Amino acid sequence: MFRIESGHRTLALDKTLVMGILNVTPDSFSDGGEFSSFDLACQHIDAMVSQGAKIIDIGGESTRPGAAEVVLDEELGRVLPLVEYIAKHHDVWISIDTSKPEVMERAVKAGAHLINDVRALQAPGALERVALLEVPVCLMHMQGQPDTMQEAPNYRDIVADVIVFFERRIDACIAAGIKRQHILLDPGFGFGKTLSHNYELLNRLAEFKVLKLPLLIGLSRKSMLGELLMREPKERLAGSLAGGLIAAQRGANILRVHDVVETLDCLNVFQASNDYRHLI
Ligand SMILES: Nc1nc2[nH]c(SCCc3ccc(S(N)(=O)=O)cc3)nc2c(=O)[nH]1
Repeated sequence: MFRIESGHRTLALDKTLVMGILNVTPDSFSDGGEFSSFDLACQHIDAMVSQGAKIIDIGGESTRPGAAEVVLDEELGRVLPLVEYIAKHHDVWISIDTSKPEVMERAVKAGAHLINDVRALQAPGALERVALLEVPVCLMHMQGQPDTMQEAPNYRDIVADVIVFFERRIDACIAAGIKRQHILLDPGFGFGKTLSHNYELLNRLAEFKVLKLPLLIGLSRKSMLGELLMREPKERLAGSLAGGLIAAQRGANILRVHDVVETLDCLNVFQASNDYRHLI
């Protein structure tokens, strides 16, 4: 059973937890930027917390395929007000979805507890900055960069290749002074993977247990569901729940999702099938 610490907080990962997504990017791939206004974003945060999300992931840079970079001040302006809002009004973990060391630091100083980096601390200065911040960090695998990652994804054996990537990033983290117990891993569904690669990762997810670190999974509403089911992002709830349940059964400790209450209902049924002896 894993537990992650951040400051005086502890997150017990004895069951799969839900991380609610708040994309504050104008082109958010799934909600079409409807949360571009601060008030709407705050209402969405309130709803996800009341529905049972234990972590809220705040992202100010779109990293969907083809996305362009966003400048530092723009990203800070998008995320800091929301980190402050959650820190002030809610007692949940705040995750900052960024690759920029400056955004990591400012977000942690504003109350964020977890760094979620789709580039696995490969940006200049990121390793050193996170070592100084002493908060947990999720290292996600991406092949290439968002603007080109879907052009020609290729692997010898995708699970073995991603494990090698993780081992190298873990070594780099430890060499920089980051504690191993502050590291979470994520294979990065949709980040430089074909449809087949994504489903092979899901099928073989349990193989990542060899690294003995918590696993964060984000497949909610992604194209691996849309291409298979021929559904638009807002029509991918059933697919997202199916994928999330499979990931939970195969070892996911945290699910990064858009649809919080539905995912929790799904996980609670799964939990009850494990813990039926405690039921009346
Ligand atoms: N740890 C972690 N953080 C994440 N942040 C994001 S943002 C989503 C970017 C995106 C959107 C859509 C597609 S697609 N073409 O597969 O539908 C790919 C990437 N995702 C993840 C994820 O998974 N883990």
